[in-house]
Amino acid sequence: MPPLLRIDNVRKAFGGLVAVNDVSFEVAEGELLGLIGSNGSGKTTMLNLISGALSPTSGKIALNDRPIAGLAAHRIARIGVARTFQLVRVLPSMTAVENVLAGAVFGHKRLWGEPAEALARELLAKVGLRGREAVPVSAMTYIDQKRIELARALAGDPQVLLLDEWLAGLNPTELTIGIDLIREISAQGRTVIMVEHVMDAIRALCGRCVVMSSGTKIADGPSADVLADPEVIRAYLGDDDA
Ligand SMILES: Nc1ncnc2c1ncn2[C@@H]1O[C@H](COP(=O)(O)OP(=O)(O)OP(=O)(O)O)[C@@H](O)[C@H]1O
Repeated sequence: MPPLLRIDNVRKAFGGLVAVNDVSFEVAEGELLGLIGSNGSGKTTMLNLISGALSPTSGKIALNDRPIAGLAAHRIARIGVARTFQLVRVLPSMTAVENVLAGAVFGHKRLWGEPAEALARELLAKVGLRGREAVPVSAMTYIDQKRIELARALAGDPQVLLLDEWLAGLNPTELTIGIDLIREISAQGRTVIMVEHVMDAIRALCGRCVVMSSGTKIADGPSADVLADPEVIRAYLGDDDA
């Protein structure tokens, strides 16, 4: 079966800084892939290239064999990529349910009216916000805003879901719930790429991970192997600590 998402020799330079350096990898339908690497290694830039927030300097990105690199973000969202952001981006003056509805309206599967509202409520319940539908997002905690972002991303029924450190900042109890939630989303067949620094979550969730270091892919394989790879350990901890 051809991969759902194909990243082919993708490069992104910001002036003289090569944030993503000719990176290639593929993601199969239904896979839950971890994208890891130390701070500044290019992970968020990679997600920005897939979601269309940035255009690659060179290289190809294809979703279901359809080239998407360089298309506008709203078109890529419509084709089927949804994401959450490292620093949450919600519409603060709107309610929880209105935020999630925005995902349904602008996502891969357009939904309006009653079906969209029903889906939004169902997704809010799924992320732990049952009964909070009418609360303005500005009155919610940061963690609850993260939950809303996830519900909004799911509302478009994306072919690929990109999570940018969605588990960051959760306390241990919330982390367990968050890991279970991602596991459930994946078990339902959703294809997910998660950028994450919480290694316990990567171990628990991701069969495979891709590791970036200074813009370059340095490892790609089963998470247990990759996380035991001395080069990966060195890239994370620095030579002095490895
Ligand atoms: N818009 C931009 N303009 C210039 N440089 C940028 C831009 N976005 C990212 N960079 C640089 O590209 C490099 C990769 O950044 P990126 O945010 O992708 O790393 P990251 O792996 O996601 O890091 P973190 O784990 O800290 O989020 C960094 O050196 C960063 O400063």
